[in-house]
Amino acid sequence: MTITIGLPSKGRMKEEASAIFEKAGLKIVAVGNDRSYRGRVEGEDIDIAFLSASEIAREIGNGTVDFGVTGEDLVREGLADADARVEIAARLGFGHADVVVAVPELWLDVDSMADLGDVAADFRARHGRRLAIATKYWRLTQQFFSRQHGIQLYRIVESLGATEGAPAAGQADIIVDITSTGSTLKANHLKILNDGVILRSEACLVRARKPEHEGNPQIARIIENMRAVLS
Ligand SMILES: Nc1ncnc2c1ncn2[C@@H]1O[C@H](COP(=O)(O)OP(=O)(O)OP(=O)(O)O)[C@@H](O)[C@H]1O
Ligand SMILES: O=P(O)(O)OC[C@H]1O[C@H](OP(=O)(O)OP(=O)(O)O)[C@H](O)[C@@H]1O
Repeated sequence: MTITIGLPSKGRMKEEASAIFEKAGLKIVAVGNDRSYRGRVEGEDIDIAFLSASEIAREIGNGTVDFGVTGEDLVREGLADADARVEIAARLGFGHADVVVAVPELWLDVDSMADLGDVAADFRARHGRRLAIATKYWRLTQQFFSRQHGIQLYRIVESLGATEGAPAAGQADIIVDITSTGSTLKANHLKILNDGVILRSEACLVRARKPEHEGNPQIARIIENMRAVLS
């Protein structure tokens, strides 16, 4: 069986994702010219599909690729029931970022999700509308607010970028977004709630759960080789 692996074609994970495969003894060679989005692993029956990080999460979820390298945040945001559909086979030690709930620094009385729950409960009475959360992580936001913290009174404003600017621009009251150094939050006068880390994400080797993987030695070897370079 030909195995297909999805690797980032661009963006912050591209170089490290390909490098870690080489370290694991899986040397990637281009198929066609430089602009081609297909590759192969030298000497193996393995195809490489170069895709964007969020497409990789989707393609592992629907089983179009057998493995992919992408952020856990994109897997959990992109797929309903992620754990049933995919396995995080290895955490790769790069691409670290946290998905967090952040509120304006000026909200001096709001430091926890419980405080935010109180704000959300009063919001309509005080402001005539629901608390608005800007995010591109709507699934993670709903799970965290509604299921984990029992906060139901809010509205999600879908953001396509520059999410940290939404409160100052009056588009939303608070945000859920990714942060690594914290400098974008700081520059936009936002603070992370003390129990507001939804997910600590990093780049992962993710496997589609497919019946034909059971007992397949090539699948087991790819995982073993990758884990070996990490330890
Ligand atoms: N500082 C950061 N900001 C945003 N994402 C980060 C950061 N550090 C690591 N990541 C991770 O990088 C991944 C997103 O990578 P990237 O931004 O390259 O994707 P992308 O190419 O923009 O994907 P798409 O174009 O499909 O949105 C996510 O898994 C995210 O957690
Ligand atoms: O905590 P920090 O180190 O400041 O990083 C976090 C920021 O970096 C990313 O944006 P980026 O500028 O990469 O653009 P993007 O929206 O295309 O990801 C992300 O969306 C945050 O805004």
